[in-house]
Amino acid sequence: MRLAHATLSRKLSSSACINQSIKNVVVIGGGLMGSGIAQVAAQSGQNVTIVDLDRKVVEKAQNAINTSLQRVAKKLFKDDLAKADKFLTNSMSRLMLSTNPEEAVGQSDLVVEAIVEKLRIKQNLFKTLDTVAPTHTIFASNTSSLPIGEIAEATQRKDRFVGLHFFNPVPVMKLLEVIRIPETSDDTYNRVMDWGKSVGKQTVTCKDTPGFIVNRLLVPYMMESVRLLERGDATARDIDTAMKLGAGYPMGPFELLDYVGLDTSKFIIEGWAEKFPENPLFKPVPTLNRLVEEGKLGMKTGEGFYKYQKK
Ligand SMILES: CCCCCCCCCCCCC[C@H](O)CC(=O)SCCNC(=O)CCNC(=O)[C@H](O)C(C)(C)COP(=O)(O)OP(=O)(O)OC[C@H]1O[C@@H](n2cnc3c(N)ncnc32)[C@H](O)[C@@H]1OP(=O)(O)O
Ligand SMILES: NC(=O)c1ccc[n+]([C@@H]2O[C@H](COP(=O)([O-])OP(=O)(O)OC[C@H]3O[C@@H](n4cnc5c(N)ncnc54)[C@H](O)[C@@H]3O)[C@@H](O)[C@H]2O)c1
Repeated sequence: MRLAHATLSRKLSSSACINQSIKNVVVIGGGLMGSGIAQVAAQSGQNVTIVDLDRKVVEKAQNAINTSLQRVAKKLFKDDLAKADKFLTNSMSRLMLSTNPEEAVGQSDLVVEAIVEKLRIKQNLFKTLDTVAPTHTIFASNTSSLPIGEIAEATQRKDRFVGLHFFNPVPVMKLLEVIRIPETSDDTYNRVMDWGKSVGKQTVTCKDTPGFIVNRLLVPYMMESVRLLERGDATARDIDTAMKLGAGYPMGPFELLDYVGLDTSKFIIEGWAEKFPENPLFKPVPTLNRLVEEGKLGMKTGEGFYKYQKK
């Protein structure tokens, strides 16, 4: 056990040294994903500014990061409370909060966008940031489903644009998909690959193809799950139990949908339905639409397919 912790801490400190070219990171969007991305960068020794629309949201993100860092610190420094405390304090001290994206990107080396899954909104954000961010700054989107090339269209820096697709919960999930568009320069690609390692992730590379790797395979599975439910063939609970115990998944599809957020899931499906109207996979999902209309967005609102205790 002691050895495992020593190895983990060594990995963390050596990974923090890999990437010297990216020291100042700005994460736009302080929701589920933005807070996780900001956390892994801060705990890896980088200066991070987290930006959202209002002060309450960034403060909520800061609290979520603090709670999550405590879990990480406990695991890394189980036998050494002083080191755990230092890790927490140092990581939190690297985190800044902002509600002004244009000001925040002024000193950035990397901007990672993790805002709502809507093409126009992402394009508008990047269009504005492109005029104020330093020339060397790399722009990245954490989109689950939108074409990186179409988001990058809003900027004059396609050579410094990539997709960086993290997985939820970011502090736990080991994978980072790096999406290259044809214009992405080798230098940009190499720097973000190094950066991904510096924040402790295993990187895989994918072209700018719908769903990249994971969601190309995951979304049809999720869609089939909801069709099974809507046909009345099985309950959500039994489908979840079946996939956990029969396929070894850590969460069933409905637990995962609640975890991801039903609003985000709806945006993903609507975006693809618009782009691929002939594909029956993306036909409207009445159950999903009803839950979102009722404000039941999953764990984050306390109810989705299941009910949760509010934190
Ligand atoms: C109606 C619908 C129509 C269909 C629509 C389809 C829509 C599209 C859907 C696709 C969406 C794609 C979204 C995105 O683009 C891609 C994704 O991110 S997909 C999601 C990927 N994630 C998963 O699959 C998560 C699977 N779940 C798990 O791995 C685990 O359940 C869990 C979340 C890690 C929790 O594990 P548990 O064992 O249940 O809980 P514990 O609390 O004991 O945690 C275990 C372990 O992890 C540590 N930990 C957990 N959370 C955090 C955290 N936030 N920060 C830090 N650490 C954390 C915890 O401390 C434990 O550590 P240990 O004690 O074991 O050392
Ligand atoms: N939820 C997941 O499991 C998951 C996994 C991987 C990728 N993603 C992607 O990450 C992105 C964010 O998803 P999320 O789940 O964190 O969403 P979320 O709803 O939890 O958070 C989005 C945040 O963005 C903020 N925001 C919206 N517009 C903004 C703007 N113009 N400027 C600044 N902040 C703004 C919102 O206030 C909100 O706090 C989406 O593109 C999503 O597809 C989500």
